[in-house]
Amino acid sequence: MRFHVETVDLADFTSGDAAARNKFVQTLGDSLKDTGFVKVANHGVDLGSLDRAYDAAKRVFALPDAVKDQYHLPGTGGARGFTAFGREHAKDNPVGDLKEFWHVGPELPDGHKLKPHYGNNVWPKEEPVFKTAMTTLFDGMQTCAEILLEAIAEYLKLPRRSLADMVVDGQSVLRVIHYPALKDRFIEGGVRASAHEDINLITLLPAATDSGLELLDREGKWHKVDGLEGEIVVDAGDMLSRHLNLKIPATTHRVVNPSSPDAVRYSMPFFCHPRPEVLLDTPDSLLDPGETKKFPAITAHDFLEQRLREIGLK
Ligand SMILES: O=C(O)CCC(=O)C(=O)O
Ligand SMILES: [Fe+2]
Repeated sequence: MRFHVETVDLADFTSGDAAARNKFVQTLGDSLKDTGFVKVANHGVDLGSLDRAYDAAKRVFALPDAVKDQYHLPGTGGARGFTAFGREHAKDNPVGDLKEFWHVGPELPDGHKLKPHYGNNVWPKEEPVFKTAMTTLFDGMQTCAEILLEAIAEYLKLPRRSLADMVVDGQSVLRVIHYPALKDRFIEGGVRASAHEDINLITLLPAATDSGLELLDREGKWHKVDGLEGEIVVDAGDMLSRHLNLKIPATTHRVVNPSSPDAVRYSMPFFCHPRPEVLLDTPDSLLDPGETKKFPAITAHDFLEQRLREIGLK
């Protein structure tokens, strides 16, 4: 079976002629349908802002554990701030992943009705540039994600903004991850990120600082999918798959342990989420004759709560 994650150029969609645009939409949609993944070049996310975010992340994770632990908010599902090494595990693996991470959410204006629901971001006072770097990157990723959702809607012949509108002021999360050197921290039987599917609609993964990302094909074979410098790897999560009656798969992926005990890795997936009240409910126009909905409608909030319990964050 052919298994290939395609690369598309977002400029073809945003400023190309009709032929380039159509080819973009078709290639993006087919790649997502076949593999659950696609790579995006010219995505519009400023690479300087990505570099600054990685620099800030490295400095924050280098802080002593006792300092970082002050930025952990117990009982919030790790939605904001710091989550310690080994805490999160995949749904089907009780051993914690070999990673620590910091979650950044949207910076909503005071008085926004969703602000009390989302809670405030947590920023390390030891590294004030972290806030600027992460909020800038968050905004760039959000813009890119909305454009990609418009393209996916076009592929599926849905109204142009029908998917993108779900994520305006959504509960998206920028996950800043540090995978320490195995020689420094290790849990017997642990892997950097054990096999899982993402919960959200789509995930945008700018190039990580090292290789390791792999995805599973339908025959059970693992493939490397590291994005090249400057590209963003995009994958479909469970919410998108469910909303689309499984027409696009939420493909299982993982981050494997490096062969060198000294190798350190940083990555920054952006999990693009709907607002909590948005209903995941397959549009009737997507159903083929005789096809029925495989899932009852559920709010993004209820779906997320279910999944956070399964991965040990709640
Ligand atoms: O670190 C990576 O490259 C991917 C991490 C990932 O899949 C996740 O956090 O959901
Ligand atoms: Fe993931």
